[in-house]
Amino acid sequence: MTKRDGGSGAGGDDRAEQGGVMIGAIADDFTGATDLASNLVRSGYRAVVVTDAGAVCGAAASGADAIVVALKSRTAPVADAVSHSLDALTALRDAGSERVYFKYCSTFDSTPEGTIGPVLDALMEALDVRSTIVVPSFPANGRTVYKQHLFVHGELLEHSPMRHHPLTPMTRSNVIELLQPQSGHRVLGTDLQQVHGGASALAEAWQRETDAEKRTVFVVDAVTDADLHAIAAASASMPLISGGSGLALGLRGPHGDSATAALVPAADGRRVVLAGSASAATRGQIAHALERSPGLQLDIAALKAGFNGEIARVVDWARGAWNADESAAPVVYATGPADQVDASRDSHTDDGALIERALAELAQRFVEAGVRHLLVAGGETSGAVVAALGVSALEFGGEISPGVAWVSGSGAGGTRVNLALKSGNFGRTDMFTSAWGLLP
Ligand SMILES: Nc1ncnc2c1ncn2[C@@H]1O[C@H](COP(=O)(O)OP(=O)(O)O)[C@@H](O)[C@H]1O
Ligand SMILES: O=C(O)[C@@H](O)C(=O)COP(=O)(O)O
Repeated sequence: MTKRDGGSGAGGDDRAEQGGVMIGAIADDFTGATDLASNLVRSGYRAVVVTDAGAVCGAAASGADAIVVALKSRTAPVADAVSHSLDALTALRDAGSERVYFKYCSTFDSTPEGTIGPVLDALMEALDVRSTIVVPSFPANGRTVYKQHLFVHGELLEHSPMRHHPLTPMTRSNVIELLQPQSGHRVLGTDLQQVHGGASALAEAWQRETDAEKRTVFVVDAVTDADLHAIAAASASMPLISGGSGLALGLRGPHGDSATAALVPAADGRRVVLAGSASAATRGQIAHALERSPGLQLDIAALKAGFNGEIARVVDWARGAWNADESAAPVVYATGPADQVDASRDSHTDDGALIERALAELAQRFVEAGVRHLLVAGGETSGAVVAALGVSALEFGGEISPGVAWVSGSGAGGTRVNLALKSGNFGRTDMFTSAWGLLP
């Protein structure tokens, strides 16, 4: 591992100088992976997302200096999340990664059992580091942390729509309270005042508070991008960092601000939106799109009664929409704009898995029908769709909005598809109709 100095002090350019150091990242879901890649590209890295550890070497050989392994581990059993993360770590280190970035959700999405703590613990132990940081903040998308409390657009996380997430309802806002029960290590807070003291003072404070006996995790306040820059600079000597994607904005990659990844060619073909997310932003985007584009809601009862019949109904409907207008982007969605999702319902996990399977099957059927551009809403949903399409490496193709980008890859049989994997709560209201204009 390359060790570097703690960075510059307050007032200067507080971004961490990382030239020549390859970043290896492990993301706990697929939208999170493209979100992170987008911010790494902004910071001057050639970032590539791979969907299995076996593809890491190929990405390194292609000249990437930031490789993000996308896992579907956020809601997985803890043992699976840990072992898949450790496999990714091994592949990233073998490919020459010198720093490791563990990416989880900017709203700290976690099941009650929780995978963030166990994965972080395992990574700390595997890398034998005494301390690391936890930085969920992503101010461009309204996520800030103050006195270790997570806010979403100024509202405590527990009062935000994340309270009703079907798989990871977030009913607490204090990140220490969320993380400590999941971690065997000591979890401490770093207040905004310390962050404002500048990168060198911050690095020294962490050094002082790091216990020789017990590994320490610092949950760090940040409310602006400048705070993220200071935190990234102060943590420049840490082999392991963790957070949402915002922290990546403080890093400085080898290609400077102007570095853009090679743009992927747009393929000709049909378009579709597959929305498995039940999040508030997605439901707003569906409502907006339904006024302009054809839309159809998956019938969950019909899926349960006869999976193939419901799939055939949706495929026929979409073919009809394209026959009427070849350039249409029909929207297939699981949860409607006015549907109330009750996260406490026992059957939710089963329904969620069924919906994911249906949207993944539809993605395959749509690609067979000539679709080449897919906008997928939802992290778990994106994981299921990308796995079904057999895409193992995703090249960056340009940002749509903070944390959402077009990416491109070849699926089973070599068919190239463009994908926008949209996190549930990201993106402007008009995204389902406007994103097509930004295709590379
Ligand atoms: N009406 C619903 N009932 C039960 N589960 C649902 C419903 N709508 C969506 N889901 C499931 O909720 C989960 C949403 O997670 P995800 O795709 O990660 O979206 P987000 O990005 O908003 O978190 C998926 O497993 C999806 O299948
Ligand atoms: O950090 C974030 O908020 C996103 O990158 C992310 O992880 C979102 O997850 P989903 O809402 O499940 O898509």
